[in-house]
Amino acid sequence: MKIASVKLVNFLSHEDTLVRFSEGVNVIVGQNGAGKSSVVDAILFALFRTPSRGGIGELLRRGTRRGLVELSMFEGDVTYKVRRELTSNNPQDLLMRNNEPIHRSARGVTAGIRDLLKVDENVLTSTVFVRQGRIEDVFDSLGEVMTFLLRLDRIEKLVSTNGPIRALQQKVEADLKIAEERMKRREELTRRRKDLEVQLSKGEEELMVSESELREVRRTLDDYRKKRDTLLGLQSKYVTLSSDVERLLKKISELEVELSEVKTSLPSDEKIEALRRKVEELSKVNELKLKLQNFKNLEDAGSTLSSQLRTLKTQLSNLEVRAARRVQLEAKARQYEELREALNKLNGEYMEYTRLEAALKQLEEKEKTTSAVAERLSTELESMPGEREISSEISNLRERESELSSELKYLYTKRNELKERLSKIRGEVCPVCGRPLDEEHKRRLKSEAEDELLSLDAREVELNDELSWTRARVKELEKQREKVSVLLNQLQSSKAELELVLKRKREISDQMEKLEPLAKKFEELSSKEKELRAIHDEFLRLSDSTEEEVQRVKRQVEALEMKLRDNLAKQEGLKSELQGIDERYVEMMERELRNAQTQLDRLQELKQRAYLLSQSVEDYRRQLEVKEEELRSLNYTPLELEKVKEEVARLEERERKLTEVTFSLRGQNEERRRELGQISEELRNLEVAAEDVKRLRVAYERLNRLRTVLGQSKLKGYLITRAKDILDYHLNSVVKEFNLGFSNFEVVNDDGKFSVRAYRPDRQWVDVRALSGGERVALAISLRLALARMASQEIGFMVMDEPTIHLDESRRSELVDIVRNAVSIVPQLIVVTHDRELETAGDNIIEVVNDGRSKVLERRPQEARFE
Ligand SMILES: Nc1ncnc2c1ncn2[C@@H]1O[C@H](COP(=O)(O)OP(=O)(O)OP(=O)(O)O)[C@@H](O)[C@H]1O
Repeated sequence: MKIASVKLVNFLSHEDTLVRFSEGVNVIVGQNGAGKSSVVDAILFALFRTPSRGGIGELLRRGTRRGLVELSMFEGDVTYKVRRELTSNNPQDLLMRNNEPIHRSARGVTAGIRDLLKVDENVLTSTVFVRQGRIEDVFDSLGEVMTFLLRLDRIEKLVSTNGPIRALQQKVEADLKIAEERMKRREELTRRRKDLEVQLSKGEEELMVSESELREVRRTLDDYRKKRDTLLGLQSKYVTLSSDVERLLKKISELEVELSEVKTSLPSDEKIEALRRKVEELSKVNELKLKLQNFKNLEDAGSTLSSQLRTLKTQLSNLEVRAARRVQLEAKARQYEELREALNKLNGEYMEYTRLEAALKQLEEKEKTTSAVAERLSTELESMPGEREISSEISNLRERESELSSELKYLYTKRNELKERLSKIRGEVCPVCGRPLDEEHKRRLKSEAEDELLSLDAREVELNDELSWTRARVKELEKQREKVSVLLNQLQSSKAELELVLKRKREISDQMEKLEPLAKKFEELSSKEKELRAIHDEFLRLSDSTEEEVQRVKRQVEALEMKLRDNLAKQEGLKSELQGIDERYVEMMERELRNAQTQLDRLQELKQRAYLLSQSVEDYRRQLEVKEEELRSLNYTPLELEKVKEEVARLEERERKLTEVTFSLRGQNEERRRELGQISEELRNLEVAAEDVKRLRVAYERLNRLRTVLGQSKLKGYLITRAKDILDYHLNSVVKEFNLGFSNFEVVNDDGKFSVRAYRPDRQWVDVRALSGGERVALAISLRLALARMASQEIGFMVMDEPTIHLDESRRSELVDIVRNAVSIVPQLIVVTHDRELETAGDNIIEVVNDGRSKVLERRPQEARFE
């Protein structure tokens, strides 16, 4: 496997750098800090996601948030590309073969690289990946690398008491125990199977016998059940018929008893006939009773007619008296009615007259009250000043009020002037001439002004007092004037009203004078009407007592008298018919008739009953015969049914027992068969137990031997010897290329401590520490390549970061040859150096510069063959 290129995006100082490699020696040159080692770091990060400088975060170019590395490799015609993201948070890493993704996760990509190179990161960095200044570390770490390569630590782990061999041995032991147990179980099961087979064949025989008996019993039981069911069907009919027969017999006997009782209590037919005739005879009493009742009714009607006749006669005599009185009153009653008519005619005028009389009375009252009011108002007005007088006083006061207001206004102006004057005096200037004032003058002027101000204040008080009095007086007078005016108005309206009343009075008196004779006439007629009213009222009360009415009542009296006569004649007729017969006799006869009739009815009822009973007896007898015939034809006896039932019960019990036995036998056999099946199954599973025991015993023995062999370090020693031989072989074949002047080299193992010896041609050896620096570097490179070959044939590159560091000048020039020669061992070399001397060994010179960000200046003596 060789490296074709590596791309660094935001990786350390690289923003976006593509570094292409060729076969042979690739030398990466540049100033310190140019970003050379970053390229190597990027390759290691791409392979194993190893952050060379602390964490992954440190690899991200400052100021950026995302970065990645892409490494392209090839093996023959197959290309591989690794893409790793510079993040530890779910990185989207990718490994592709011929541009086809084969792994898509960080872990998957690392595992894929391990498979491709056949080494892990430790082996790679201990062999072909040489970090800065660490080229000779291989001598010190040789033992470690060998142990790692041969996995010797794993052998120790393998044989330890906690190791996998012991664990496996324990497992085999446990399995063996189980296998032996299974053997024992197999023997037990074989014995049990034999027993079960014997039991099963016996059980099958018993079952056969039991089943055949059960079949037979069921057949018989079936027949008996059918028979029983038929008898049960007949039984219900039998029971119904029997009960019918019984019921009929009972009924017949009851009827016969009753019939004989009835017959016993019946007298002879002659006796019954005699009784019937007696009843017939006695029935005549009903006619007598009717006649008696008629007679009584006639008596009652006669007495009612007599009383009605009496009443009517009294009525007639009264009527005749009233009719005579009515004739007497008739003339005066007519006079009264004429008076009423005349009064009615005068009534309108008389009513008007009385109305006017009342109105006049009212007006007289009104005249009295209105004159009293007018008089009171006049007296009141006389005690008050006149309206004109009050008005002139008010106008005088108003004038005074305006004088006082003007004087006050003048007074205020005056006071303001005085105040002004006082302020001028305080300002030391004469208020009159404006010249400055001396003290004396000033005091005088001030006192004058102040005196004047005081008298003004006093006058102001006086004026204000008078002004308020004047205003109050004006208000008072205005009120008085208003009152006088109101009273005057009232007086006027009272006088007007009085005049109106007097006028109306005169008018009414005139009207009354005209109506007065009519009113007098009306009153005169009224008194006459009062005199005749009682007579007229009596005449009205007698209005129905006329001559026609007297005649009508007389006719009624005559008709009643006729009816009464007729009634009395009928009474006479019936009286002679009922001679000697009274109510008591009729009642006695009636009692006798009732008794005889009751007796006759009872006997006839009995006779009828006897007839009906003998009819019923005959009827029931016929029914009885039919039922008895049906019963005989049933051909059924309860005894037979009982016997069949007993047999069914016995057979059912037998069947139950046999079923139980059969069921239990079948169950037992089934259980045996199931157990046998299980045993056979288990035995089949246990068949291999014997072989297992054998195999496990052998395995246990072998593991024992293996632990002993491994425990005695035999294998470890053997492996180391074998590895040492191989390493010696590879080392000598690689180192040959460096022409170091030694005949051969040997890796020495001194109880796990490895060292390298260089043999001179004279077979003398020297320790590696005694060699020159260049020789040591060449040997270190050879040893690294030899180890790499041992570990893997797949690695076709070697990376060296600053191999010349710590070397002096002569050794550095030796390294040029070493590097050149190394190509014959490993086809691709990537060497990072700031040492321009090494450039001479390069097939492909890659110059890295840093002008704020690292980039590659390619100078290609040889074209890169792969991208
Ligand atoms: N996270 C980062 N972002 C950007 N630049 C970085 C970062 N970390 C380191 N550097 C710069 O990267 C450069 C180091 O790169 P590198 O070690 O590859 O240089 P070099 O050429 O190998 O130097 P030398 O020869 O001294 O070893 C330095 O200039 C350093 O300042």
